[in-house]
Amino acid sequence: TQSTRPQRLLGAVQKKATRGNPRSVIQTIDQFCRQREWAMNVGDEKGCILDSVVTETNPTTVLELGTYCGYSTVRIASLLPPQARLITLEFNPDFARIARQVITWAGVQDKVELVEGASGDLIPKMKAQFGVNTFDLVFLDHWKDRYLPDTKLMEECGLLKKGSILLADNVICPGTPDYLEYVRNSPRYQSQYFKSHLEYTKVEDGLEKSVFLG
Ligand SMILES: O=C(NCc1cccc(CNc2ccc3[nH]ncc3c2)c1)c1cc(-c2ccc(F)cc2)cc(O)c1O
Ligand SMILES: [Mg+2]
Repeated sequence: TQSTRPQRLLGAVQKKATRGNPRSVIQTIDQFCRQREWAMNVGDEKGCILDSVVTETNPTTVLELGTYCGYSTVRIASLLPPQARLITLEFNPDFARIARQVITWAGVQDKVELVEGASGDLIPKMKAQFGVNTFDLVFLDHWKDRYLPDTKLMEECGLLKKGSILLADNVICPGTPDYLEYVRNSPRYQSQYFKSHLEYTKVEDGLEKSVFLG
């Protein structure tokens, strides 16, 4: 039977990346996506912006919406201090299965909890079921029409505190117009656009960083 793109991406990681070395896993996936097959990882260019936001936030509790193959999960987890935790939500079971193996190959599994399910169902359970108080950083990279409803849901569930950071991928391509309008016009957020390119292409895209003001 035919393999899927995530399966081929995992194969490249297991063949070429050094086990236990997150940077090697990231480099292997970027090389695979540039030389073999495009895939919707945040990529190396936007990934550097993600890295700088993670390091300057120095978060203890991170939420990622949309794991896919675990590329940004590994990028974030590899920068977290020892006690910090990353919860990543993935709706697609095939993606989740691949991501678990990529995360383990990179050796960051102890910092990561991958939960299968939809953000809309899981966000309301974060406090009771996952022992979360608030998130210091949220990376939004799932269905683009879920960015806004999920942000409002996180506000309603008291999961954001003064200073919490939302970092959203793809605000230009594919685009998240309703989310952008909200975070850029709401008095509850201070937003900043980081211009970049769609992963592995010359097409414009960017990340929007929004600080929750409480
Ligand atoms: O659409 C995108 N990513 C989201 C996505 C997409 C498919 C499946 C899932 C299933 N995972 C999922 C769903 C719902 C969920 N709820 N809670 C968790 C959760 C998890 C997620 C995307 C597209 C492009 C892109 C494509 C084509 C093109 F030409 C230009 C650009 C580039 C990106 O960087 C992208 O991130
Ligand atoms: Mg994306």
